[in-house]
Amino acid sequence: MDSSCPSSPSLSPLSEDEVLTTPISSFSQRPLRPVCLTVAGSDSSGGAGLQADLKAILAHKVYGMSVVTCITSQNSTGLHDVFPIPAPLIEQQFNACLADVECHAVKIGMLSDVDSIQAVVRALDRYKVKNVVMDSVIVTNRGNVMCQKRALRSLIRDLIPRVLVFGSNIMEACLLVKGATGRSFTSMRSFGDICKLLEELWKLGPKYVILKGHHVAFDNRLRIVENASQRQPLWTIDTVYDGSQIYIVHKPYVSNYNVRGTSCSLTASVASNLALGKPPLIAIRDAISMVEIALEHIDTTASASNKTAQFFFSLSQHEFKSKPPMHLYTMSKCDPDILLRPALR
Ligand SMILES: Cc1ncc(COP(=O)(O)O)c(N)n1
Repeated sequence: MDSSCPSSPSLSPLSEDEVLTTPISSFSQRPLRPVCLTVAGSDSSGGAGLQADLKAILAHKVYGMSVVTCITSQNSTGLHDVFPIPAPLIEQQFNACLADVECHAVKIGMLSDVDSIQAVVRALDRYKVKNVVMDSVIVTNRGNVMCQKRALRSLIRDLIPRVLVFGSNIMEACLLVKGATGRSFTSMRSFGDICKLLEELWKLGPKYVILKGHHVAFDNRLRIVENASQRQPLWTIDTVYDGSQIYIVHKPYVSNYNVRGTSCSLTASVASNLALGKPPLIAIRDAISMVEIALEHIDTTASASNKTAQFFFSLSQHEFKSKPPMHLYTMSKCDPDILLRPALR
């Protein structure tokens, strides 16, 4: 038997046709930017979690890195199991990414227990991370509880105050505000009540908060409609607050809202836009617009609810004709029943 090493294949020089117009060496010498890190749970089916985040990040032409915080088994039929990653391994992943590569924004998603939250807090402080965007993954659109009850206190006290942009759905916002202040928002009737919730959420510490309103229907006078029938025009409203001004995006209400991965894609898009150097409000407006385009492209009643992530996947594959971003309207705090002038055209 011939025990000598197999000879290495001979590397013939590239032919004239094969030579790239831009030499690879010139790519590798450029600093890697922009870069965005997602700190999130794994959804192996690719519709939510870090797999959805990385699709959105790539669709913005931003380089994505990831810290896995837990492994979930889920798909379009439901969430089946969750396995948290040990805290030291979460920190080591942070070290592996941030000690090596300059990172321009971090998106935080699912953190299921106190140990993972504390590991993330330590890493954010160690690396003095600035553009932190957080999606409060506490209860998903479909009602799955993703975060242990006793971890809420740690989220409120230690993590949320370190965040620049914080995104939440109305149910999660109520839980957080109740956990922080004891105040419950059980009987919300009007848009004014939503604004109060938004302001309470902002007081938890982020510079910007986004309250996603998919599940709440408003009539033309911005009253909450409990039994939404499609006989009257109904709206859903996403609300943004920066501590002085409330901004809103309104769009027609869709019943049977059954899409997952929208909040993951939204916050990963905000983080990507920040990594690209956009100011926070523009980053938020453009991300909301992008997710709306995704929702327009899909059948929201379909049971295969991975379609937000699928849209961002196709965005990274094809050039889409860009649409103008949606308007963020400013809203007078003293008169929340009247929509005012469009802002940020
Ligand atoms: C691992 C993981 N992270 C986050 C979500 C939230 O998904 P949604 O955007 O539907 O609220 C999820 N379902 N799974």
